[in-house]
Amino acid sequence: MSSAPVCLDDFEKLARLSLPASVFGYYFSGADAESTLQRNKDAYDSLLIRPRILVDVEKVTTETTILGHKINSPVCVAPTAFHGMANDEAEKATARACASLKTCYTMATYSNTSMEDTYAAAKQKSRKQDPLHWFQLYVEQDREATKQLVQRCERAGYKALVITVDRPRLGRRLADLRHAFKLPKHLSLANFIADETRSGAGAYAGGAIDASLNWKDIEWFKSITKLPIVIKGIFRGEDAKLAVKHGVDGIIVSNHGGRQLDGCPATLEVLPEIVDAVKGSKVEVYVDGGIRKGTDVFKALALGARAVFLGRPIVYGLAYQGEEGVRSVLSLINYEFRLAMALAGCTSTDKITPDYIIPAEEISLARSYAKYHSKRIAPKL
Ligand SMILES: Cc1cc2nc3c(=O)[nH]c(=O)nc-3n(C[C@H](O)[C@H](O)[C@H](O)COP(=O)(O)O)c2cc1C
Ligand SMILES: CC(C)CC(=O)C(=O)O
Repeated sequence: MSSAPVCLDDFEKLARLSLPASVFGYYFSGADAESTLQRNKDAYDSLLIRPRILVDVEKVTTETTILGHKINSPVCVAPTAFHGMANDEAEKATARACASLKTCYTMATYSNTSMEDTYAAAKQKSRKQDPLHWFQLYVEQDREATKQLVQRCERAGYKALVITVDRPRLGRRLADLRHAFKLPKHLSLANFIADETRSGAGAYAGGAIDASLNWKDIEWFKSITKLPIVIKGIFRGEDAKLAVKHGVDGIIVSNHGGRQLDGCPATLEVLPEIVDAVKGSKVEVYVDGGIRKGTDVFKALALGARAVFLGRPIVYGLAYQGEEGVRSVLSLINYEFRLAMALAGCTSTDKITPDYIIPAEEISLARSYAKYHSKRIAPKL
């Protein structure tokens, strides 16, 4: 590819060309046959937008809030591990890009720059204003170590704790098995003091992660931190109701980008069920997985998501041009989203309602034709 990227998929193509096969394989792959990875993306194409016309769209704003914090766009950054494999500045570069565009950056537990250094880098970028950082937590068997991590991120200025619940064990990513993937030696897990389980290979295999994590632990987290709690990986209405009952503040509807349980629905397909289950509560619902276009963002918001999170496109942008590359990815999808809003006749995110979309199967040519045809030739009785 010789020209500059003009859509998010272009960043993926560039990353495939520039990164070592094992690194690209780690970033790109999903679990097993990667059917859920593909389904996440395809789901967006099976939903169509019904635009309103002759709406004054001279001024369109993409601004919104999440957990009370203002962001310039509902497109936020999902936690992804090991940014150091894409760029030497690693998570610091990603966080700076988010700070400069005033959106939310979610730091992964297994990052290559520490939560304190990353926050400081972003703060400097945003001219000393507090950047909006959330911290993604993998809960470890050693609860004392987990508690210390939570307290550190609270002290460092992080505004929410995102507890990932869809990874009691690691999904089988075939590319990683083929490449015997592990974190390159020169990189460390900067939120920890190195030991066996938290070496690059150990963290990836999940040596320290606690598979016994359950709802009782959510109560424990609420007792050790004042930070709002967001659960990442909720997939069914019943579990969303339990989340409300346990007093969580937000839910990220996620299947880990198709990297864990292959063969489950796309996140967009289950989003309405979750939105419905939390109706009447203050819990905010977000979604990730397969979002690659401005129209995808529009569709997710129309189905009730307050914001969306991007995973892979961010690391591809980082591999392309570091901080600038992440900014390019976010700016491009924000531009597309604003354009989609204008073309659909929506001037602000709260105006994007379910009424704007329709499943493609409900509007097939066969159905439209049958409707029209039956009216035209139906005999008058
Ligand atoms: C390379 C990579 C690393 C990831 N690391 C983490 C992680 O450390 N913690 C976590 O909760 N989710 C992790 N995820 C999942 C993302 O947070 C997110 O759910 C997913 O990437 C969204 O799908 P998308 O990549 O299609 O945008 C990772 C995803 C990828 C692709
Ligand atoms: C270090 C990994 C376990 C991070 C992760 O969640 C992933 O690769 O999907």
